[in-house]
Parts: sequence; C-alpha cells; structure tokens
Amino acid sequence: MDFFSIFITIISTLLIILLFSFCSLALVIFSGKSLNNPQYPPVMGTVFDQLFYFHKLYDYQTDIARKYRTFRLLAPSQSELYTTDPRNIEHILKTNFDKYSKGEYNQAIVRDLFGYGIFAVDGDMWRQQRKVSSFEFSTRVLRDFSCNCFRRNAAKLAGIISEFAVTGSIFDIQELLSRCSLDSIFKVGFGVDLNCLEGSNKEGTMFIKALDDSNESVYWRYADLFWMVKRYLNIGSEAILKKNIKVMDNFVYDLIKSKRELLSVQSDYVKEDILSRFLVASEENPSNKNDKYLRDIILNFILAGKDSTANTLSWFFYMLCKHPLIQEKIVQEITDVIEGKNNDTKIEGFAMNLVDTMLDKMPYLHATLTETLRLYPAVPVDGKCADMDDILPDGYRLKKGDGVYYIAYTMGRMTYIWGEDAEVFRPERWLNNGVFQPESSFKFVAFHAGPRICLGKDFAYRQMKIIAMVLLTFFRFKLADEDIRVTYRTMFTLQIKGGLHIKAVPRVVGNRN
Ligand code: HEM
Repeated sequence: MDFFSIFITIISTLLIILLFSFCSLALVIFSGKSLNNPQYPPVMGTVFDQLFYFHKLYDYQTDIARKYRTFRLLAPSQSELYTTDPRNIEHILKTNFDKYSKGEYNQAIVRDLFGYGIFAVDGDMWRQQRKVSSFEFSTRVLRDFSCNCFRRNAAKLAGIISEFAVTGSIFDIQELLSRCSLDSIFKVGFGVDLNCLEGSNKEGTMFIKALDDSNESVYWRYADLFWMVKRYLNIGSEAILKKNIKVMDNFVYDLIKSKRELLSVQSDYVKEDILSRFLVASEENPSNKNDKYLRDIILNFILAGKDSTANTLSWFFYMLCKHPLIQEKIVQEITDVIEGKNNDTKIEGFAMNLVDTMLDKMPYLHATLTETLRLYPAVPVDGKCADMDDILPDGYRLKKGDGVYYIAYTMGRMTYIWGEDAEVFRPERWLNNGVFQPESSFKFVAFHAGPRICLGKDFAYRQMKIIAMVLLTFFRFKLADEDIRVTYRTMFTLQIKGGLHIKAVPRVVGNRN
C-alpha cells in the first residue's frame, strides 16, 4: 500500500469513529427524554449549547425564559430543567424538600473544589454541618465580634481608598472588596488575621486568584463534554484547576495546623470562631477528625463568605455610579441616622462608632442592596436533582435523575414577577412609606429558600451596610469610564469581569454638599 492509501485509510477510519461517536452521543442524548410529550417542559437544546453562550450564559437563559418560564436542556443521561416560576421553587426547595438533593451529577462536578463541605452534601452530613454552623451564626458573641471586625476592615479599606482619592487614581474596587471580605471571613470564621487588604500577605493574594480561577474552571465543567477525560489525563483546564486546588489546599492545611497548635497550647483560647467549633465537634466524632474534612468546611465557608459579599458590593457600587441620585439619597440617609450620634470626622473613629441600631435604621440602603441582589444575585443559577419522578406546580413533569435549576439572575428580569419595570434598578420598589417590605423568598431567591436558606444573610447585610456607610460618608464614587457597561464572568458566583475600575472623590465630612 502506498503512503496516500495509508493516509486515506487512517483519515476515513477516524471519520467513521468520529461519526459513530457523534451518532451514539446523539442517540444517548435524545432517546428516552419524552421529546414531544407536552407534559414535559419544552426542549431548547442540549447542555453543550451552553459552550457557545458561555460568556453570556445567564442572558442566554434569560432570553429563553422570556418565552418559556420553564424549559429543558438535554444532557447525556438526564434532562436539565430551568425554571423561573416561584411556585416551582417553593415546591423543590421547601414543600418537597425530601424529594430533591444536590444529586450525583452536580456532586461529581463540584467535588474537587467543595469536597464534602456544606454546599455539596445532603442527608446526615448536611444536617450535622448545618447544626454546628447555625448554632454559631445565632450567637450574640458572633454578632458583636463580627461587627467589630467589619468596622475595622471598613476603616482600613477607606484608608486605602483615600490614598487613591488624594491622587485622583483609578482603582479596582472589586479587588479591594474581595480582599476585605476575605480578611473578615478569616477573622470571624477562623480567628485568624489574614491582612490581605493591606497586600502584605502574598499567599493570601495567590489564594484569592487560585480560588476565583478554580470557581470558573469547575463551572466550565457543566459545558465541557470532555472534562472527565481531561481530568484523568491532567491536561488543559483540568491541569490548571489541579494546580489551583493545590495552592488553596496548602494554604488551608497550614491554617488548620496552626489552629490545632493554638488550641492545644492555649487552654484559655476563646473557641468562638466557626473553625474552632468544628474542631471541637470533630473531637467528639472521630470520623470527622481528619484534616480533609476540616479543609472542606473551611473552603465552603470562604466561598460563601468572600464572593457573595464582595461581588454584591461591587455591583452595588456599579449601580451607584450609574445612578448618582441614588448614591446621594443613601448619603442623606446616613447623615440623618448618625446626626448627633456619630460626629467623628476621622475614618477610624466614624467606623468604630457605627452601632447596630444605626444599621437597622437604614431602610433605603437596605432596599438598594436588596435591589442589587434582585438584578445581580451573587449565585445566579442554583439547583437540585430529582430523587424520584415528580410533577411541578406549573404542571410539567420531571424524571428521577433530572436536574432542576432556578435562575435567580433571570427571575430578576421577568416582568411577570416584578412588573413592567423589572429590568429597571429601582430601590423604591422595596419600600412602602419608607418602610422596607420583604418579598417571599421563593420570588426573591438570592439567598436560597426553605431548610437550606443561606445562614449568612444577616451577617452579609451587616458587613455590606457597614462598608457602604463608611465609604459613602467619605467618598463620592464615579466610574473611570462613564460609558462602560460591565459584564460578568461566568462562574458559580456573579463576579464583574475584569473588575470595577472607579475613582473616588473625597467628601467634606460634616458638610456633605
Ligand atoms: C450577599 C450575600 C450572600 C448571598 C446572596 C448568599 C446566597 C446563598 C445561596 C444562594 C445559598 C444556597 C447555596 C446552595 O445551593 O447550596 C447560600 C447558602 C449558604 N450561605 Fe450564603 N449568601 C451570602 C452570604 C453568606 C455569608 C457571608 C455566609 C457566611 C459567612 C454565608 C453562608 C452560607 C451557608 C453556610 C450556606 C449553606 C446553607 C445550607 O446548605 O444549609 N452566606 N447562600
């Protein structure tokens, strides 16, 4: 056989294999999915379509949801349902809680990052972590200790921004907020001073980058057909992910080691932080005593505490730059609330004098933060897996093993939920005669709902309010480029792609005109 014939034989064999694989995959994807049965939600494509829209995934989902409130994408072995209907959300997250779990499909995807931490487990493991954590979050000590820490970190952040303000420099506020909230979660969660905000902690900075990149790489698995093969061969995005996870693991294992040493040396050490509580709980249950289990708990809390708050505040400042009148209204509310009670004109003193009662009297700020979360929810898509066949309240059926996701980002843009001005940023929609009106957690689902509702909601609002009050008292914020329209980085949490580059103009405190 000549060279040309060998070449043709190889190419045609490859083509036949490729065609065969493609047909088998198509057969697996499209068979057994009740495609034309109107009892099941309409099919809008396969999960691999998400590859093409990955950079604007949530807007792609929103476009479909404008036509179909509940729809399906097909995956090889199951259907993935997406819904915006609050009735369905109540059904899966609360009324039929026991019929839905995180599911093996999701767990396989997130295992390398989340391990067996609270976000990735079900059943007894979840109940045990929820119990220890909810006890921690309900204590008065945590409330006082965390507020103190938020005030200090807000003052440090304002100090850094004042240097930029003096020189008129542009800075990335998302980056600073990210460091600030990481410092807070380390102090409150693990009793450790990370000092990432000052930039003096190089490992901390590397840790943040590794965390963000891993968050994105793991999310990419939802659209990547070959992620398991790549993981096995340790190539491409999976090789990068593995490296990033190693950076994070080293960092977290060092933390556990130093914490254990501290607890054994100092018998009078105050065990009030979340990690100490889990360390004590693990002493009582030897199966949870290993460092891997503690690593998972820590990493889940870091993911919960850092991204959610920092990203929400970044979108909040973006909205305030786009709506200067809203920015000034918040400043007026701060002025009214602190009048006669906090006259300190220095950043540190002002921050330390912000007491709980002042935070509670800020309905407009509360509404603006909530409006930010309505349009830019920190967790844009979240979901569960059906553990048995079921029928949703909107009448659509799903089969055992199907995924069912609620799209918080899309829900915020649905006129049937929020009215004709759903896409308009309008904090006033949350107020009635100046009093904040909460919405059903199945309609405003940014904090999840039902038995697994976010444990850190109040914690997050307190931190966001303190930071917002300190920064807005001392600075007026403007976008570095007034015409810019920022977008998101597609990952588990809604981060601004490329950061938020802004300028701060000092305000004259005591005379805020
Ligand atoms: C704006 C801020 C925040 C938002 C929007 C938010 C949102 C959410 C969402 C959507 C979930 C459900 C995730 C899932 O499906 O597993 C969740 C769960 C959780 N959040 Fe938050 N979160 C915020 C801040 C925080 C903070 C600061 C902490 C802790 C320091 C925290 C701790 C938790 C925990 C422990 C869970 C797991 C609950 C469970 O599975 O039982 N969150 N949060």
